[in-house]
Amino acid sequence: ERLGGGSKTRKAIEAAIAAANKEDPTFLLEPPSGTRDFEPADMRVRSWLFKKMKDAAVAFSFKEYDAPVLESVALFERKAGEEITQQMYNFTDKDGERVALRPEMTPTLARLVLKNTNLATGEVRVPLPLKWFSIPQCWRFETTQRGRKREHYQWNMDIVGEKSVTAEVELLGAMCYFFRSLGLTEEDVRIRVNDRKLLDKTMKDAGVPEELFSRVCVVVDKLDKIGADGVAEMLSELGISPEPILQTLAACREDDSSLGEDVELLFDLAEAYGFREFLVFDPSVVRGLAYYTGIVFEAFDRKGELRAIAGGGRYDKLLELYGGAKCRQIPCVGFGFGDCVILELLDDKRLVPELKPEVDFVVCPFSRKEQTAVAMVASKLRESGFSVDVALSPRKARAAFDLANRAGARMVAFVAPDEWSRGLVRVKDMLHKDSTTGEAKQRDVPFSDLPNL
Ligand SMILES: OCc1cccc(Br)n1
Repeated sequence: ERLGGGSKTRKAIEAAIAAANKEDPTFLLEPPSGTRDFEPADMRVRSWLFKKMKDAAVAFSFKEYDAPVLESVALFERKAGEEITQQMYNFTDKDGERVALRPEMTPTLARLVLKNTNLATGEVRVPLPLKWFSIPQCWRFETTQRGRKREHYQWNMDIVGEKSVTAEVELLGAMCYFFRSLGLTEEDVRIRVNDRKLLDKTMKDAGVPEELFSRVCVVVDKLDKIGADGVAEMLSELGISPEPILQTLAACREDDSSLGEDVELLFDLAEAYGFREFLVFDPSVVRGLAYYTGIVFEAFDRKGELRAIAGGGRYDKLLELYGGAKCRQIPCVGFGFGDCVILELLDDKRLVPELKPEVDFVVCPFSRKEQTAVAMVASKLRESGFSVDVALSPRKARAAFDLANRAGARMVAFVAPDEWSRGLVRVKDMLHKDSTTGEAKQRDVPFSDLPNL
């Protein structure tokens, strides 16, 4: 009663209490449906992937930012019927505030920029353009029968304050730099590029009211899932004649001349940057977020077996939407890149490296009497910048070697009574064998020389 919650919550709590009372060992071992635990082996893969993302961001001079996972629901409420806003993980907190676990990061970025903007004049108080990145955990309340996740970590890269396609080129360049850093080439992944302004023109010519443009794009983004008939039906429900729009989507232009000047310039700059081979023009790409206003793009696996790897585009009107008419001159472009699909692709291509635990030293006492000495040795080594795993109980050689192997240690430092009485520590090299004996190389090192190992 105290915790509230629906019948499912109540049943889960009753089951948990019953299990706890029965001392049943199966007490809620798994995390909530659609979420993941990251034990150290999983965390090594995640940290490896995030480091590649951060290295790409830093190579393109993007600065890292973050914000609370909890945001006001109002920040995400839009009227275009997007899936992402219909699946919000939201609740009313004990202050009666309507809050949500963020489903995306872009509105938070907009909020941070507007915090630094004079809303009366639209003047941003920090130098533009901003090149910011973050790797936030984002949430959605998906129905579990779809077996899809409810959380993922989404690398966000955004440029605020540049209206030309040089901004899109930097973002796509960073994404391709990231792909290459993982060992992926244009044989593995491609990025479909389009310009929503091409579709906007079709809609305008077809007499579609401008206030419906975003809704049309959200519908058109479902083309792969519901097919042309499904899109036609949904457009008709909006009172829009589907033909002109479906024709624009189907038009596959061969020559570059009809791509529109922004896409043409983008492709030219990408050529100069050396990543043109990753790009392909696709007039059917619109992306499912209502706030895109210009170039949009999505990365996909060339075999076409996976969901979109990443997606993004220009959203020149979002800051005006939140900050008022004076903020109409703050152009933005960015992308979101989830951690799940890329890991599926890397796994399929055997490109996830074997990541074992690593430590410089295991320091091991011969007996309880040497524990004080072990503490001194460990501190000496750590002060010198080494990572040290202290054996918490005495071990003989074989057991100490096993511990060192499990810990991924480069070296083992034994503290034994005879050697220690002469100020010496026996150090064995775990990675290099003695060429004559085949045994681990070992030497007795004076305590004072430890920092020079
Ligand atoms: O890509 C849409 C999305 C948003 C939040 C969480 C997850 Br999983 N997926």
